[in-house]
Amino acid sequence: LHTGPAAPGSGPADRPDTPLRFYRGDAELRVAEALGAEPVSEPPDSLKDLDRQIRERYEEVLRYRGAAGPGGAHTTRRLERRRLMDLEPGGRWDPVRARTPAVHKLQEGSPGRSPAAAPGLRCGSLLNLTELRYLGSGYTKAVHRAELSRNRSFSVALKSVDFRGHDMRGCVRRFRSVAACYRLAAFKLLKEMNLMRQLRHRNVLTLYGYCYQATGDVQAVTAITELGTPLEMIQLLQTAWEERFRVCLSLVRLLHFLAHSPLGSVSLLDFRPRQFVLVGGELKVSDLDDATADEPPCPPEPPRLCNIDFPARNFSLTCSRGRCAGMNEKRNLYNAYRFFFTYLLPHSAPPALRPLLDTILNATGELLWGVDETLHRMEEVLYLYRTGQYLHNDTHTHTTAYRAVQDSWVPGQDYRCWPSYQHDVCLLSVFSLQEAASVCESHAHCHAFVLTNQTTWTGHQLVWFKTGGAGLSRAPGRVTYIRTDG
Ligand SMILES: Nc1ncnc2c1ncn2[C@@H]1O[C@H](COP(=O)(O)OP(=O)(O)OP(=O)(O)O)[C@@H](O)[C@H]1O
Repeated sequence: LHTGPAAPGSGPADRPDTPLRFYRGDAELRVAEALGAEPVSEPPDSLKDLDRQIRERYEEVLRYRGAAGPGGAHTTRRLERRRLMDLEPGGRWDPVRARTPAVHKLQEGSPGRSPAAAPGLRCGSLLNLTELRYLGSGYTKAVHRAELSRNRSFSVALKSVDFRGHDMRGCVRRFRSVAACYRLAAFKLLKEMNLMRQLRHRNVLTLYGYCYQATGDVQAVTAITELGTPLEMIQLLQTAWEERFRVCLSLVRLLHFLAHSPLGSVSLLDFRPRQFVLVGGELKVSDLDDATADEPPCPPEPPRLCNIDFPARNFSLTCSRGRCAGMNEKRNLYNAYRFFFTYLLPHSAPPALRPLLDTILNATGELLWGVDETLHRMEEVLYLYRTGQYLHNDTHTHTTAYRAVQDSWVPGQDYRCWPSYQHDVCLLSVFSLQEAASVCESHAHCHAFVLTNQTTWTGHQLVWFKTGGAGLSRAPGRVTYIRTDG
C-alpha cells in the first residue's frame, strides 16, 4: 500500500528545501528519503529500461545544444567533444554511467564554456543567496525565488529537479536508484537550459547561469533564470483589456519567433498557462522541456494528410516534401486560441476594435492563417489602440462641462469600477482628455477625475475617477477635472 505522489503545485509549507540542501552540500540522498514514508514491496524493474530512457533524453539534450557561443559552431563542437573525452578517459562519455548528468561539468571560473554559454552566474553566486522562497513545481522541477547580490541585490528563479516531484518518486519507486533517476530528470532541465540559450527572445525566459554541485551520489544541477510571476488566469480575467491584449500579443510575438527560430519551427507540446510566467506584464515561456523542433514525416498512404488532433477539434494539413511542414506552427496557434485568445482577447475590448478581434479569433480558431498573418493583424490592433483610432467611431457628444484645477489631487472620494488597475478605486487608462470625460459621463458615481502623468505600456494615461472634487490637495503634475453641473 502506498499513497500517490505529491500533487504538483502543493503549498510552500510542505515543500522540502531542495536548493538549500544543494547549496550547503549537506545532503545524503537515499531511496527512502526520496520516497518519503511510502513502503514499496515490488522488486525494482530492470535498470536497462531506465538506461534506455536516459540515453534517449541525453540525445535530446545534444540535439538542442546548438552551435551558439564564442567561437561559433566549429569551436563549440570541438570543445564539447574534448570535454566528453576528458570525462571518460580512454573511452566515450556515457550518459548512463558517468557521474555528471551531462557533458558540461563546469564550475565557477569557466564562463563561455557552458552548456548554455549563459552570462556569468555560477555556483559562487549562490553562496550568499537570501530570501529563498518556494514558488511552484510541476512533475519534474521545483522552482524557488531568491535574492542574489552582485553589485546590488537582484531576484532570480532557481530551477532544480524536485526530489519529491511526480517524476522522481515514480522513477525511484520503479527502479530504486536515486542517482540514475536524478540523471533522467536532470536531462530534462538541461534540455530546457539549452533551449533557453538557443531561443533568445524577449518572450522566452532568460537563463542567467547554472550551478553543478556534488551532493551524495548525484551531481545536482540548478538553472538560474529570470524571475517571473506564475500566470493566474482568473487574475488576468479581472485586469484591463489593454493588459490582457498585451499577454496575447506577447504570445503571438513568441509564436512568430518560434516558427522562424534558429532551430527550425518549434512547437510547445505542453501549452497550458502554467508553462508561462509574467515579467513586467509581458508573457514569457518558462517551461521548455516539452518543446520540439521535429515535424513528423507524412503518412505513407494517400491522401497523405497530416492530422493535428485536439480534444474538441481536428485539423488536416497537406504533406509537403515528405514532412508535415507547418504542423508545429499550427499546433502552437490553435493552442494559443484555445488557452488564451478565447478568454482574454474579446471581453471588454473597445467596441471599434471588436470586429478586428473577432476576425483574429475566428481565423486562429479555424487555423485559417499562419503566424505571420496573425502577428500582422495583432500589431495592427495595437497600432489602432496606441494612436487612439479606436475612438473615431465614438459619436458621443459631451454635454458636461468640467473645471480644471492644475497640480491638484482629490483625496478619498473613490468608487469601484471594472476593470480598474487597483481593486478598491476606479483607476482606468485613457487615450485623451475627451475619452476621460466620456468615461466619467458614463459612470453614475463620477463627478470628478484626476489625470496623472503615469502611463501604461501603450502610452495611455492613467486616470482616477472620483465621486466628487471636494478638499483638493496639492499634487504637482496632476490635473483635477470637476463637473460643473453638480
Ligand atoms: N522563472 C520563474 N519565475 C516564477 N515562477 C516560475 C518560473 N519558472 C517556473 N515557475 C513556476 O514553477 C512551476 C514549475 O516550473 P516548471 O513548469 O518549469 O516545472 P515542470 O516540472 O516542468 O512542470 P510541468 O510538469 O508542468 O511541465 C511553473 O508552473 C511556474 O508556475
